[in-house]
Amino acid sequence: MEAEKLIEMAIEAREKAYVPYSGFKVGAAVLTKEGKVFTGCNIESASYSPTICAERTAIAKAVSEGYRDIDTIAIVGSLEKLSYPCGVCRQMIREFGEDIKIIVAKNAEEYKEYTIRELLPESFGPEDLENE
Ligand SMILES: O=c1ccn([C@H]2C[C@H](O)[C@@H](CO)O2)c(=O)[nH]1
Ligand SMILES: [Zn+2]
Repeated sequence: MEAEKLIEMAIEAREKAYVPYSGFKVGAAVLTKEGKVFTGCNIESASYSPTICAERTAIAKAVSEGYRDIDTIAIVGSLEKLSYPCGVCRQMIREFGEDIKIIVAKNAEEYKEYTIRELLPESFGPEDLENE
């Protein structure tokens, strides 16, 4: 699937964001290696800390449906400037592989592509928990 299509799906998910406190909508679209797409939006809470980011909503949907082989995740926050994934989301993405591609987009034409390895270098991951 092309980056443009995945970004459009993230923009569509962004419209579903539940953001009564920040007003900051974010949408994400996870593409699995099988070619399936799971989208997500951010969901806030009156007690603030339960808030979940769009990226983790999309990952939770994919993993809970049995799809852990993540190829790419497209993220759209601000439409004016690129919005990068927060540290918590970077760690959660990294859980499923260091080569996962991250598309950070303002729209389907203006985006940058990274790997999670670039956005979270020298990371801690599942392999580090193996007993010596
Ligand atoms: O990677 C991020 C960073 C922030 N947010 C959301 C959380 C909160 O609802 C709003 C403002 O931080 O943006 C995301 O969805 N993804
Ligand atoms: Zn986040």
